[in-house]
Amino acid sequence: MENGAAQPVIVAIDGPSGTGKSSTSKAVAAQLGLSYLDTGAQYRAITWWMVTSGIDIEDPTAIAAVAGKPEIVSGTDPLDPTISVDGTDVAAAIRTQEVTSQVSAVSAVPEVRSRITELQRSLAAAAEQGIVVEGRDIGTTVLPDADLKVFLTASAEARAARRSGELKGADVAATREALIKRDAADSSRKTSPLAKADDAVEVDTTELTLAQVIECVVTLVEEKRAGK
Ligand SMILES: Nc1ncnc2c1ncn2[C@@H]1O[C@H](COP(=O)(O)OP(=O)(O)O)[C@@H](O)[C@H]1O
Ligand SMILES: Nc1ccn([C@H]2C[C@H](O)[C@@H](COP(=O)(O)OP(=O)(O)O)O2)c(=O)n1
Repeated sequence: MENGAAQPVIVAIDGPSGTGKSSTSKAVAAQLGLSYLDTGAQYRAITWWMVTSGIDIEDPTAIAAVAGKPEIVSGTDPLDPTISVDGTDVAAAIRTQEVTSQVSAVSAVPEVRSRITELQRSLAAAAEQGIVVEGRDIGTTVLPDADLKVFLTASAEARAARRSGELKGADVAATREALIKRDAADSSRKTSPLAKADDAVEVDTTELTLAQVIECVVTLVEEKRAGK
């Protein structure tokens, strides 16, 4: 990257559930005038479509056969990110327990991943000022040439406490178990698993406040832009 020039900067933020990817990515993008893409919402959206269309989620062949059918549109304004399926706003519908419990199975199907990855790359290419893209495989697979790659981590306890706080005080132990199960599925799948890119900066957020994580990533982006 040229020194100081405000080139379109591509930032990849990966990590397991509850590490602060979405909150950090939105805030960094908003602060730096970048676009924002929640790739988890895209996988949740196609899962919602599969479930509501009556596709057998236990049957990867059935999922693969219709992976190209739903039209999934993501809005990339960090202050108002949106997600729709065939024109229907699904921002709330994709956050249900039913979708959360099935998204890993749908996300493991190669035809689903290749279709969604294509969407992600075209959105990143279209972001004139640059973009913060958050997910599981952005730095390793989707945008391997990203200017900055960050991999967020946190203890299972911290992540479960944060997630259950979000889920209006859901049982922390049950939340922790569900997170660990989903992390294992996302990390062990054959096609573009959850993994830290070799050139990613790892940030353990367990003992950090959200503000501290945001400040850390903003500094990393600014250092990249300054050519450090
Ligand atoms: N470092 C942190 N300290 C405390 N709470 C956090 C921190 N990072 C995120 N949170 C909170 O935890 C919850 C999950 O954060 P989120 O950004 O959705 O994580 P992810 O996208 O990695 O699943 C949100 O309520 C968020 O405000
Ligand atoms: N780039 C991505 C993003 C999400 N996924 C899958 C795996 C995740 O369990 C689900 C949901 O992701 P999401 O980021 O919404 O989940 P969390 O908010 O981290 O709990 O989607 C993926 O396979 N690849």
